[in-house]
Amino acid sequence: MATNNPGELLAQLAAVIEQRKQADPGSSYVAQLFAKGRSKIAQKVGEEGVEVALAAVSGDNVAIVSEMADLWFHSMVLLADAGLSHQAVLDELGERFGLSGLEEKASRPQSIKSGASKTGNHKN
Ligand SMILES: N=c1c2ncn([C@@H]3O[C@H](COP(=O)(O)OP(=O)(O)OP(=O)(O)O)[C@@H](O)[C@H]3O)c2ncn1[C@@H]1O[C@H](COP(=O)(O)O)[C@@H](O)[C@H]1O
Repeated sequence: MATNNPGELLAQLAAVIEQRKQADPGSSYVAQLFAKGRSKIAQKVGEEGVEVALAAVSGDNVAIVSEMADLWFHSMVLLADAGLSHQAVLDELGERFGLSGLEEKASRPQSIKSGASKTGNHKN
């Protein structure tokens, strides 16, 4: 039974995904993804991102939620494959909280603003 607490839910899902590194690909979709490797996992993240975008322009809110869930789930698998925790992403969002995207962008060195580097905090 899944918890109603968002942080706990992500932690529970991360734990299941981690367990699937040892599971039989014949009985687990996540194990199949791990067996296929990083390129397949990255491909799924890309596909789900596009599906979120398509749902957004179609104006279908039910589809946006469903596709976003697919995107978050596959992103969790990607994090696990990379040996990273979802907590690192939450920490990053926490650090950015309250920092205006416009102010952050304006404070970047000119080389980053012009697109010469992709190492800025916010990527938009
Ligand atoms: N949250 C999810 C989840 N969301 C989406 N999916 C699956 O992600 C897949 C991708 O959806 P697509 O429509 O793109 O599928 P597809 O066209 O068959 O994909 P491809 O064959 O093209 O790769 C589908 O098979 C979905 O069922 C998920 N599969 C698993 N989980 C969680 O992961 C846990 C472990 O899953 P298993 O490893 O399968 O036991 C589950 O208990 C869930 O909590």
